[in-house]
Amino acid sequence: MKLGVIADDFTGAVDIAGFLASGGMRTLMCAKPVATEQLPETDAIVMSLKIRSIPSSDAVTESLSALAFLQEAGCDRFYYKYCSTFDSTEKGNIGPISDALRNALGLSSTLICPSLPVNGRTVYHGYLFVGDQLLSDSPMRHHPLNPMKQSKLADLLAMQSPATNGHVYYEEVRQGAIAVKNRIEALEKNGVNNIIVDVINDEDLVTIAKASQDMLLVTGGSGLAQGIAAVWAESLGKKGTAMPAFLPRKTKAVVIAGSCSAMMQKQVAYYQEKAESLSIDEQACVDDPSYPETLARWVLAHQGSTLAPMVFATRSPEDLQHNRERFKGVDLAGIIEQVFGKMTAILAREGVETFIVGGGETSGVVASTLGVDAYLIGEQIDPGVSWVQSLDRRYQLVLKSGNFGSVSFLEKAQESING
Ligand SMILES: Nc1ncnc2c1ncn2[C@@H]1O[C@H](COP(=O)(O)OP(=O)(O)O)[C@@H](O)[C@H]1O
Ligand SMILES: O=C(O)[C@@H](O)C(=O)COP(=O)(O)O
Repeated sequence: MKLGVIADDFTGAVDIAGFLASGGMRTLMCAKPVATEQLPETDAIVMSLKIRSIPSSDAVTESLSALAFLQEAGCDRFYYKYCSTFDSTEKGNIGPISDALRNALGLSSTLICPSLPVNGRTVYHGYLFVGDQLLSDSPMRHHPLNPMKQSKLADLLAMQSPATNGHVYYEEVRQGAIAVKNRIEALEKNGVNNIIVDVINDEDLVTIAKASQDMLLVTGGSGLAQGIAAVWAESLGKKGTAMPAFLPRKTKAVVIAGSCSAMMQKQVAYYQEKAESLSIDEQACVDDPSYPETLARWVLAHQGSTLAPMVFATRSPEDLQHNRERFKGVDLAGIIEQVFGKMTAILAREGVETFIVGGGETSGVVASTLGVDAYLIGEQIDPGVSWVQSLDRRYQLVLKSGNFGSVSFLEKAQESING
């Protein structure tokens, strides 16, 4: 098997690539189609797209191009990776992309498996939980781009697409892979398009991975990749040991926090006590074309300490609400992303080669600005976040989902650089 993953954002791509690499699979992450003869030998290729929050017709087109590239690169099994908190709006994009990939591969069914138990995302009776809260009661209800106001996966999918939904409930999952496989086959026979699986712990992931081995397309968060890597290693009689492709080195560096998630707020507060930090000025983002340059100059002037300086836009839900009123009719989120993109371009020109970024969209902007085609996967810092390095070895990045990582993550990420 050679697994081809279509990830709907950069942090999600790093997340799944890290789990595959940790399970011993040689994994490459591509941001663009790369000439296949230039690709090193791999067991998995992860395409990192930025299609989570764009119009669904564009997202579908990009997913299908990614699928074509992965097929050309020799992949023979496919995985559509979206967020473990199912980030999407009523108008898209998880349903339409799943449907389009299924149709392109001539399949009637696929698996829907957002669970990532190691980070507290579980599904029980088709409802998605974050820790001990339903998704819709969790801080995800305040997300600036994809506020999640419902927790039942079938209802979320039904808003997005006409595809039919069915379930494999926990009562079957706990009976093991054969019971799950039988249930999947029964649902397929009944014409169910989306087979939503309950998963509450890592063992369940292996059960689901075993039961779905014959499915050409699966979809989900990165948890299922843990199961797939374990089943892959077992089938080859391997141990499934992580082999980081590189170790990060000391270079000029920056931390960019563009996420407003609950965990990112804690990480920013912790890091502010440890390193130089600068909170962005939203008004300047909107009005001042030279603001990215101002931010970049500040970053360059604060090199030299053990820990990289941090520029952050991270705000509490109350501050975000205040911003919505203050900047009514203005796409502030998009403008802030552009400011970070322009700042990144200046920093790269000035020799900054280490970028530690918090936030999926923000990571997408930084990575696209750097224009790297493909990445090697380094050590996993915390579950779901690994170091990545451009194939030409110039840039090294941490692209962190806002919600992931421990409170001291931003400091911890730099431990392997600082010894
Ligand atoms: N102070 C702010 N006011 C308004 N929007 C903001 C602010 N800070 C960040 N944002 C926007 O919030 C979004 C956060 O999304 P993202 O980077 O994907 O983080 P996450 O990983 O938490 O989803 C980005 O579009 C970012 O520009
Ligand atoms: O599956 C996950 O939770 C992550 O891989 C992910 O996609 C997070 O997205 P952002 O929070 O937007 O970074």
